[in-house]
Amino acid sequence: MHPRDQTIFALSSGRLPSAIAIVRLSGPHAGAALQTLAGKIPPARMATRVMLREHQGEPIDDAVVLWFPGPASATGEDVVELHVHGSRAVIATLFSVLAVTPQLRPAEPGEFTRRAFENGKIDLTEAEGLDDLIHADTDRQRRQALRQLTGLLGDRARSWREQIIQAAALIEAGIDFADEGDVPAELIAPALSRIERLLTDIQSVLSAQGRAERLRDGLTVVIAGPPNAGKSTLMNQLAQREVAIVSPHAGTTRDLIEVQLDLEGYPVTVIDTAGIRETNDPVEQEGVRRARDRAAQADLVLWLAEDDQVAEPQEDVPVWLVRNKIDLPTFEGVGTGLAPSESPLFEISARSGEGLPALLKALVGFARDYFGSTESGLITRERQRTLLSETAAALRRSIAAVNLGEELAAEELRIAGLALGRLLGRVDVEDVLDVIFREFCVGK
Ligand SMILES: Nc1nc2c(ncn2[C@@H]2O[C@H](COP(=O)(O)OP(=O)(O)OP(=O)(O)O)[C@@H](O)[C@H]2O)c(=O)[nH]1
Ligand SMILES: [K+]
Ligand SMILES: [Mg+2]
Repeated sequence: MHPRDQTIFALSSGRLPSAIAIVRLSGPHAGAALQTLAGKIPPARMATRVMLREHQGEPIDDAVVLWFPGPASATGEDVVELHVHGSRAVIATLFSVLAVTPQLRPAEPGEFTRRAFENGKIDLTEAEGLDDLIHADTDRQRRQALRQLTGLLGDRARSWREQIIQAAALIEAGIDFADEGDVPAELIAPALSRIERLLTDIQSVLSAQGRAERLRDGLTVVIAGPPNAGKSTLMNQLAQREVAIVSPHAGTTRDLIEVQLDLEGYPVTVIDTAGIRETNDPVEQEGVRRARDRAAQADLVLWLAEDDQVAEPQEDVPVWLVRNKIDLPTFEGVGTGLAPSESPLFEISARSGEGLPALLKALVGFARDYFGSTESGLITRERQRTLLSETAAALRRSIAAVNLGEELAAEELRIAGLALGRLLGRVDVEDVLDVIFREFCVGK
């Protein structure tokens, strides 16, 4: 039996227990399963209250159910939604009944979305947008994912593909037309200008892409510095909870500790590290190694120091010197002048919070520069970027080939069209599909 002939079910809402849980079914036997559970098929797309029952008639739960006959459903198949009380016992009973219902089986991760894609309900860029939307932590990420989900990239790619086909048609018409001698310039010129316009368009989308991809992945800020500088104290302040152990004992933090922050909509990962110093303790040595390693990969290092300590320079990573413990009477202050003149300098008390607003404001500014204006960013994934780059390269080759031979130019256009087809998931992408849909959660 083809996997699509099976009817799948999964919990599509969040962690139990919860007030309400939604179990979704999709496939040719969804209706029969609903009939068995509810004793009837309610009117399509109308929330209907029913008592769900086991096969022997024992009640399972007082539920609200929805019946979406295909193809006008999210997956394009017959879909049932069961809104039940979100207790583990209700779900366990319901699942045990569904599991023994013929032709039904639990869904694989992403299988609902995969079916929607395979039934032509969404293209691949929209599926990726859906995945991003589910995993969006901040408002900006949500807006970006939504743009992708509503098919902005897909729409552009479809229109590019049409223009490529038109240009190819012009060139091919020329080839047929002029079987002896050259293709008339009247046919080549409009095709060429079409391709050039297209290339400019794709290149501008490509150059705006880095930012959108970054927004998806977030910005990494590493707090580093000597032991006892107050790194973990600052970490807890930024996280606004006690994520890291603070103690007067130098060498407290050994592992990397991460928190995700939403800085005015920008996703920022802050990482607390072990204090950097020479030590004979092998565990602490490993901590110091990890700290240095992580700092080298960061987008920004906050070098926390006491008083006149200087920052360890980083290759390719900006470092801000942050002098902590300004509340101590022994604090000397700015006068020591040991910060490298070009790098920003902050003075804070991680304990009292003094100076933190200025540091936070600077971090938001850094994030804003880093992410840039992402409103124009259409590309959010490596896969999309690679395929668009391939399209652009083929277009460039086809422009270059026009004078060498029209067949060559037409062949390059075909390659460009194929790359766009892959972007939309309409061409030989089985292997890609497995990778993409595996990342989804069960029930999606
Ligand atoms: N007075 C004062 N004490 C602070 C401040 N920040 C941290 N401390 C104290 O300094 C000590 C070390 O703080 P931690 O946050 O553990 O320092 P750390 O840099 O994480 O230390 P390691 O993990 O051991 O490298 C603790 O006793 C803190 O209470 C501050 O702004 N003012
Ligand atoms: K400490
Ligand atoms: Mg610490």
